This record gives sequence, C-alpha cells and structure tokens, in this order.
Amino acid sequence: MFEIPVHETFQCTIQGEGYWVGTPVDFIRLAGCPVGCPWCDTGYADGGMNLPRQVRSFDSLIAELRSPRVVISGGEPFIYSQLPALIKTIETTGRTVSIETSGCFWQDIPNSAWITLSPKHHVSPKYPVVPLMWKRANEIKLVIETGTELEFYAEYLELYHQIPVFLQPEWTQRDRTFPLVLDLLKQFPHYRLSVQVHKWLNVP
Ligand SMILES: C[S@@+](CC[C@H](N)C(=O)[O-])C[C@H]1O[C@@H](n2cnc3c(N)ncnc32)[C@H](O)[C@@H]1O
Ligand SMILES: Nc1nc2[nH]cc(C(=O)O)c2c(=O)[nH]1
Ligand code: SF4
Ligand SMILES: [Mg+2]
Repeated sequence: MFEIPVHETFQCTIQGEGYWVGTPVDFIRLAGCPVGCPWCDTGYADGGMNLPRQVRSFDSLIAELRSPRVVISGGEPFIYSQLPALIKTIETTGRTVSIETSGCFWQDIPNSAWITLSPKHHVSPKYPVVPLMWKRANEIKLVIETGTELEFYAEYLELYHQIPVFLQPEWTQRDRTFPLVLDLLKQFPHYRLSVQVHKWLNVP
C-alpha cells in the first residue's frame, strides 16, 4: 500500500507553471499515463513504455523532501489509488501538496491539496475530464496549440471562471503559440499567461 511507481523525483527547483510559479518546490513525478497527448513534453505521447518506472516506498520519498511545497505530477497521478495516502503522508511533514493532472481520473484526495487541472479531452477523445474535477480544481491550465481550445472548453470555463485560468503555449511550437496566446489574452484579459519558466531557466 505504502509504495508507488515513480518516474523521477527532484528537489529544490521552482514551480515553473501556473498559479504557484516561482515557488520553491520538490517534485515527485509518478510513472505512467494512458492519455497520449501528441506533444507531451514528458514522453508519454506513445504511452511511455520505455520511460523510467521504479516502485518507491513512501518513506524513501519523504526522506528526500527539502522544500515547503511538493508537486506531484507525472504521467497522470490520479491513476493511482495510493495517491490520497501519499498526499496525507507528505502533509504530515508540514508540507503543502500541489497535483498536476489532466483530470480524467479521480481519487478522493484531501481538500487541502491544490489541483492544477490541465484538460486533454480536446486532443484525446477517450479521456474527458471527470465532472467532479471541474468543481474541485483550484486552477485551470490550458495548453494552447491551435487557439480553438478555449471554444472546446467554453461551457466549463464559463461555469468555473471563479478560479484562475492560465493559457500555456505549447512548447515545441512556441514561435507560433506565444504570439497566439498573447492575442488570446487581448480577447480574454481575465485569463493569464503560463510560460514554463523552468524551461527558460534550464532547471528541471
Ligand atoms: C507532463 S504533464 C503531467 C501531468 C498531467 N498528466 C497533465 O497533463 O496535467 C505536466 C504539465 O505539462 C503540460 N505540458 C505537457 N506537454 C506540454 C507541452 N508540449 N507544452 C506545454 N505544456 C505541456 C501539461 O499540460 C501539464 O500541465
Ligand atoms: N520546474 C517544473 N515545474 C513544473 N510544473 C509542472 C511540471 C510538470 O511536468 O508537471 C513541471 C516541471 O516539469 N518542472
Ligand atoms: S496527460 Fe499529461 S502526462 Fe499524459 S500524455 Fe498528456 S501531457 Fe503527457
Ligand atoms: Mg514538466
């Protein structure tokens, strides 16, 4: 029960994306994701069968922690039923937890955890966001490749606009997607830019 498949961990970096950008964080990147986004920047576009995967004990993960906030990412963290227990174990050390998710799976995690919802239904039709996730998310982060993403999620963005919405340029096409996002922000000035600061700073 108290172990989980991990892709990688790294400590003492900064949150490069979204609402908590710039905050000192440690990372626990869980292994595995079925969603298959074509531009996945972590290698899971083709299922990630050859990516690192090591079953780690919670104790060994806790022992590595150095920062006040821990980001649990992946892969897709919500595929694991152990996720709630991992969050609670980290929180007993006095740390706060943020979770990066595509929102298409659910586990009953503590309300204290911050959920960054980055929906992928528009690129992966088999993986819509579970309805509960729209209500529970603390921020929405849309990866912008074509600009039509906002229309695709319009009904949800309208319903849940009281939480911060970030537009994140798709990284590999950034020469095109950065100007595209800046244009979208002129039309939708209540949204915000997320630029993957860690990639510009060359930190993990
Ligand atoms: C690798 S995903 C892992 C967490 C979860 N599977 C998800 O998609 O939210 C981490 C974050 O990177 C974003 N991301 C992945 N590939 C990207 C790319 N090529 N350009 C910009 N953001 C990307 C995702 O949208 C997500 O917000
Ligand atoms: N520094 C840093 N910030 C991040 N924010 C979200 C990331 C992710 O891959 O989930 C990420 C990442 O990979 N590195
Ligand atoms: S859901 Fe996240 S980890 Fe999975 S393929 Fe898409 S971007 Fe990559
Ligand atoms: Mg990343």
